[in-house]
Amino acid sequence: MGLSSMATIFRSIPRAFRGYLCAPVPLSARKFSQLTDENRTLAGKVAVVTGSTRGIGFAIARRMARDGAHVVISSRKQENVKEAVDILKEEGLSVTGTVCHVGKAEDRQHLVTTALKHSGGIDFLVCVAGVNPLVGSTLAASEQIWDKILDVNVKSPALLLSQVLPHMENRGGGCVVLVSSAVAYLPVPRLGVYNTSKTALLGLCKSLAVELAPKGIRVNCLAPGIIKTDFSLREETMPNMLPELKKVFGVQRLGEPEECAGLVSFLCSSDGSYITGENIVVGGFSPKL
Ligand SMILES: NC(=O)C1=CN([C@@H]2O[C@H](COP(=O)(O)OP(=O)(O)OC[C@H]3O[C@@H](n4cnc5c(N)ncnc54)[C@H](OP(=O)(O)O)[C@@H]3O)[C@@H](O)[C@H]2O)C=CC1
Ligand SMILES: O=C1Nc2ccccc2C1=O
Repeated sequence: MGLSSMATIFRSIPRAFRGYLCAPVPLSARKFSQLTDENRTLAGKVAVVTGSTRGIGFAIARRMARDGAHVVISSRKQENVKEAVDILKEEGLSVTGTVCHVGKAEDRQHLVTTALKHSGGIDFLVCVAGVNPLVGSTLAASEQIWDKILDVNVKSPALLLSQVLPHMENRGGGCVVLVSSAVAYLPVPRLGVYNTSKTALLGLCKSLAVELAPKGIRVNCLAPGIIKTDFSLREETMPNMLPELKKVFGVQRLGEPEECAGLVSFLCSSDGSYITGENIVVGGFSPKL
């Protein structure tokens, strides 16, 4: 029996009884049944997630796909894109992927074109990609360092959104989530340029929320504390702050990428439909008022 006829039979069974089918049904059919559940919170929607081949971005992409969205995965390296897409497809999730270095205009355009080609529209944009090439004095930072951090962390989400905007308008609205950091509120010593870029994102979130509200597009921003990823475990991108955060704020542990993902899915869902311009800390403790 083909997958489509199995799906038709599955849909003809009352929803309350479908759970009983799980054990005896072959894996391929169970995967297909996951894909056809139109009741999931993001069903029928298309999400573009930058910096989504590992860490926080990957967890967000996986969660949005599990919640029913088609997700377009992206990052700088083709091998990372392939690996992430393969993992998520193996889980039965609806994803495609393409290379996109968010600091490159042609890559941003290609990301939008790919999303439209595979999915016919864009409802959500989640801007996760961010860099920190400097742990050191703010005033000793070179112009090149300033340009790189501000280009990737601050300018690229706005420039990418400008390319996505007409397509969200075509869908009658949309939702954007930026990824800042708790350092936006509580600057970490020797991360001055990065701190500054993340504080700028809070302002970008507010400005875009006001500008895009008349178009039915909401813009919110996630500000993670220390989350267990390659980025936070490398001393050259992020000095270990946990002992200090423990002492001062009672933060007991590092966060998991999955602890950021549900919030993004919530913000994009209809449950978040009256929330825009909000900056939300996910950090074990929030230093903001
Ligand atoms: N981890 C933490 O504790 C915190 C992280 N954040 C922020 O969360 C975001 C994600 O961090 P995290 O998950 O920890 O990082 P990771 O290093 O785990 O993952 C980074 C992801 O972004 C991709 N990437 C890196 N640079 C670019 C680029 N220029 N264009 C497109 N993709 C890129 C990487 O893939 P590839 O190498 O293939 O490009 C990878 O998929 C960042 O914005 C960071 O500032 C904020 C607060 C705390
Ligand atoms: O790079 C970072 N260092 C941090 C330390 C504490 C909380 C967030 C962060 C970052 O985003």
